[in-house]
Amino acid sequence: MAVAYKNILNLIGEDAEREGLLKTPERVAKAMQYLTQGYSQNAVDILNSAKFHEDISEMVIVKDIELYSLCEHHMLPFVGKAHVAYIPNGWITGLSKIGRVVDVYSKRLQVQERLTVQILDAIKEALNPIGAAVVIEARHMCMMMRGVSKQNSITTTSAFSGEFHKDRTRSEFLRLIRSNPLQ
Ligand SMILES: Nc1nc2c(ncn2[C@@H]2O[C@H](COP(=O)(O)OP(=O)(O)OP(=O)(O)O)[C@@H](O)[C@H]2O)c(=O)[nH]1
Ligand SMILES: [Zn+2]
Repeated sequence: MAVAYKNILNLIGEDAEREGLLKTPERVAKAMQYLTQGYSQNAVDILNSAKFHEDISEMVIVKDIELYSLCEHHMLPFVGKAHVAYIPNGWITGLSKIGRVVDVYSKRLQVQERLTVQILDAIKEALNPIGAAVVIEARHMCMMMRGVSKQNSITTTSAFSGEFHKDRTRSEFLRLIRSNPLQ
């Protein structure tokens, strides 16, 4: 990858041999490897690694999970928050694992819609919940730094399963992700 980035430096008109850029191809390669490490990680395994039996069937929400991903069209970042909920059906997972699952799928080339559904599907597969819900709100650098140049637009995507198809459950989830309980 570093060789390819050295070529790219030359192709954009830079001098890849100048002092400040000597280590850049390797740095960028490392950064890109980190930003795409999700390809070698398995979200369902992560959820299963801290899965506990509990007879609880009330909604669990982990909200405001920060998210950094790369859009697959321009390989530019999109940045925002994920809100994830599920209603257990005999099994709960470690709370941190929800954030890890968001990272597994964020650290790939993505479209926001697919990212949203992949998070939902992993939770469905690992926990077989009564319902699950994912909302992602993000700003896309490809719409800000270039192209249409819209600085303030926010894209919201959602995916719901099971009980969250019911108005009442979905409304409760949406109300709770809008609230600021610790303020
Ligand atoms: N649906 C979806 N579209 C995305 C996402 N990220 C970027 N895009 C869009 O992907 C589209 C690619 O469109 P193209 O017309 O092939 O590319 P382009 O000529 O660079 O388009 P512009 O961005 O409009 O200049 C653009 O409309 C982007 O805004 C995403 O997560 N979901
Ligand atoms: Zn893009």
